[in-house]
Order: sequence, then structure tokens, then C-alpha cells
Amino acid sequence: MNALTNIAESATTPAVQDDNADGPSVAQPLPAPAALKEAIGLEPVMKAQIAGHRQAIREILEGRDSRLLVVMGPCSIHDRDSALDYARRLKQLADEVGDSMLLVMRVYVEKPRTTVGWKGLAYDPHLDGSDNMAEGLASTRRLMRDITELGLPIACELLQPMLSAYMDDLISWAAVGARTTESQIHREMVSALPMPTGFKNGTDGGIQVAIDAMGTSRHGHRYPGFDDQGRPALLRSRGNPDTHLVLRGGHHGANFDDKSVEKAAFDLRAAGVSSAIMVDCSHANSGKDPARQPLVLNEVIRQRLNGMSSLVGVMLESHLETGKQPLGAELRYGVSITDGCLGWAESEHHIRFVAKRLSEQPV
Ligand SMILES: O=C[C@H](O)[C@H](O)COP(=O)(O)O
Ligand SMILES: C=C(OP(=O)(O)O)C(=O)O
Repeated sequence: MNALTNIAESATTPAVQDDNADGPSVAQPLPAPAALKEAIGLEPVMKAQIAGHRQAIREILEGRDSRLLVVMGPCSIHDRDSALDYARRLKQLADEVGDSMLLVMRVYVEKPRTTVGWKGLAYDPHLDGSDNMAEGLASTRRLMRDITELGLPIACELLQPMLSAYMDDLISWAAVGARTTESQIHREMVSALPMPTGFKNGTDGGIQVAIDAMGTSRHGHRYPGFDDQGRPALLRSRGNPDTHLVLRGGHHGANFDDKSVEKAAFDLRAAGVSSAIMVDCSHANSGKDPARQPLVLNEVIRQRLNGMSSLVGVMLESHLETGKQPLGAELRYGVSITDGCLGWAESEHHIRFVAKRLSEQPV
């Protein structure tokens, strides 16, 4: 059986319900990461493009490229057509503002939930609880490859360390979310990643966990995992030198104001890690109200233009249409099914406005 047959078979294997009182049982076999990477592979030109995008992001983080890094796109991807529609528009905008900004598309396929909820395209591509992960992983790779083909860099949160090997070759910037920054397992995962990675502050707003994560993941580690054939192994990483802090606010409120940013930059320097900061304009920094994201964005730009050189990036949750909708039978096209997003028209307007401000007053 070749890799393609294998993938096709596992992608059509329905998830089975198995009541094993003694622990988990196999609900669905998954292909090994290497098999899926071979079946849905990358042309050499795509690999070179991704290497170039990773390097461009590194240079922004290190202050050698003065452009603003902008990670923007849907809170979560739930539908291929609207994701590609968004990507085509974003690519046009990225070309237009490319002198002052590097636009990277959020292609988030795993969602960390506060309690329970839909966990993302990679887990449940049919949005109906059938959890056909083999199909979800294949759809993820196809979509990421198609977005890469459009010429866009991809940003993705890596949540389940075991899944990172199915998509790590396609991603130019990775995130570790607020709920997992403190986890040793995620820090080990980051220490092996080939791309720059942002650690979010914790959900309580604390930044020390992210600073510790940066310090931990720049070292090499030995840790248990799976090799690219899916076999259990003791893995060895080299350490990831390209990590940074993402301020996303916390339970007590926002953390993008001057004082919070200055304190974060001071603490990062004192810890001897990168002082590059990205501000997430959504989540607790906007109180999850998408209409507030432009206020956060403009405040970050004001601080940057006033000389806060640590502010190198922003994140926006943006989709084709404004807001969000509950996951149900009738879904409106281009509307988020997780957190509320800015619509495309506003997103484009605000990015153009920021590009104008940045080009009128280069840092
Ligand atoms: O970005 C997405 C959400 O904020 C995160 O996944 C938590 O979502 P939840 O609180 O709706 O579970
Ligand atoms: C889940 C996300 O963010 P956070 O970890 O900050 O809640 C996200 O960016 O989708």
C-alpha cells in the first residue's frame, strides 16, 4: 500500500465510538506525519518561499527589518472556500503595503477551549462532532499548501504537540496560546520548531510564564514523542532562538497600554531574551469585541511611532464578514464560528491607514 492509498483510506475511516472504561481506545487510525507530507507535498519553490518568509520574520523580530509584522486572519478556519477567498484578498493587500508591513495569514486549525467546544478543522472538519481527524489533517495540509501557492506566509497556533509534525513544514510563524505557554511539553515542542514562535502571556495576564517559556525553548531538550513515521521515540531538539512575547491581555484587563508595554520590554531585557513584542489586538486586549481591535491597533502604532522599538508586530482576528455566529446547521459564509472577527472591509481599511502612517513616519 503506498502513502497515497494509506492516506485516502484513513481519511475515509469514520471515527468509531468505543466504550472502553479502562482508558482511551483507538477511534480512528491516523497516517504517520511523513506519509501525509509525502501525499500532500511541497514543491521546492514553495519550500524556498517558506524559508524566505521565516527569515523575513526573524529579521523583523531582530530589528534588522523595520516593517511591522502583522498576523491577521480568521479566529479559526472552518471552511476552505472562505479561507481561500480571504487569502486571495490578503495577498493583494500584502503586496500593496509590503514596503511598511509583512502580512502573515492566520490559518488556525486547532482551537484551545476554555471548557468544551469545537476544536478546529484539524479535529472536526465536518463541524458535526464526527471528529474525522485523518480527513481534518489532510484538509489542513491541502489548504495550507494552496495558501502557500498564493504566495502568503502562514501563521498557526500549535496546540497538540503530536499534530505539529503534520504541518510544521508549511508554517512561517507559530504561536503557543495563553492556555499552554506554561506547559513544559509545549516549550519542548517549540525548542524543535524551525520557525519563529510567539508565546502568549497567560490567561491571568502574567508575562513571566512567557518569558520563562522563551528561556526554556531556546535550549535543546530530550523528550518523548513520535518520530516522523509515527513511532514512539526519545526526541532531541536543538533549541529555538527565534521566540518572542505576545501580549494578549488577561482576566484583569488589557496589557497594550504604555506602562504594560514598557514593563514587558524591561522584563524581557532583564531576562536576557528577545525584547520583540507583538500585541494581539483581540482576545482580552479587546474584551473579545472585534470593533475594539482598531483602537488597540492604532494605540500600538502610536507607541511605536513614539519610539517604543520593541513593538514589532500586531495580531488581528479578521474574516470576510464582521462578528461571529453559533455553530449550527445554517452557517453564513465568511463569518467566524469561534471569536468575533473584524470584517474584510474594515480590516483592509485599517491596514491601509496604518501603512500610510508608517510610511509617512518611518521608524
Ligand atoms: O481564540 C479563540 C478563543 O478565544 C479560545 O479558543 C477560547 O475560546 P472559548 O473560551 O470560546 O473556549
Ligand atoms: C486562542 C487564541 O488566543 P489566546 O491563546 O490568546 O486565547 C488565538 O489566538 O486563537
